[in-house]
Amino acid sequence: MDSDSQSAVIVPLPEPRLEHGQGHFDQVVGEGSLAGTAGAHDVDRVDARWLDQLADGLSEHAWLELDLADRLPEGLVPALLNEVKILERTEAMSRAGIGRGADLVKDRSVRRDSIAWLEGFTEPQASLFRFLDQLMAGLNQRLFLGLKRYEAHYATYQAGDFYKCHLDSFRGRASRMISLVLYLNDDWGLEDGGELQVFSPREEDRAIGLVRPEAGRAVLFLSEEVPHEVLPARRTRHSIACWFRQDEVLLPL
Ligand SMILES: O=C(O)CCC(=O)C(=O)O
Ligand SMILES: [Fe+2]
Repeated sequence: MDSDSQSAVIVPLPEPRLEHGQGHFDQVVGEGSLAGTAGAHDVDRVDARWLDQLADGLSEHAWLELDLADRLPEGLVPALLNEVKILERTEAMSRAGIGRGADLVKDRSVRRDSIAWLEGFTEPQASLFRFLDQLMAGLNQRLFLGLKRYEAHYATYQAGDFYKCHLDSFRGRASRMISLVLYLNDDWGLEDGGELQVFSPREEDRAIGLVRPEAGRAVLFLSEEVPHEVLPARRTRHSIACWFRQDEVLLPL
């Protein structure tokens, strides 16, 4: 089964989420490695001023690089990293494709990562979803995009893997509107490659940014406007890619 065509789970679905503030990440991270404060502080970290800055950045530049380390609950990034490593070890990730459903194409000359969709069943995922809910509501209030839901997948790029220059959505489809990529990698050096190269929305061959996929860093951009490319990684690279969508039923990308 192609997991990305069959189980591209669209959220939010309230049922699988764990109760707010109930969770502890140590179920996946290992005892003692975290204070287990997930949930309790989620709300305070996404404040109105920060959301204003995001909305202004998107309106003015169509993309921005973010440091989410202080915005996400403490310990969440390592917990998500741990989870994707487990998924990898248990062979729960599948080769990513381009497109969806019957149009899904797995072209290794374009894209080489492996992915697993998040469903919100584990505490780290539920916690991330709470953050994404707040972000979506905040962006809707400011940008009037009518975002209705989001989808998110883990992605693992092995050494040598890349994703050639692309847009995440095609204009007029009203599907993916805003992309968010959160990086999970500790100690990512210049020698490790794997940067996200961002290109100008107006001049596609002009690079305007290079984002190192370091844990807690993120990039937020307009899915229909900003061409981007993952340069070849030289060691295993983990991330979560997320798309805020306008459609209520699944449309093609
Ligand atoms: O991992 C990244 O930096 C970007 C991934 C990406 O462009 C995508 O999955 O569409
Ligand atoms: Fe992309």
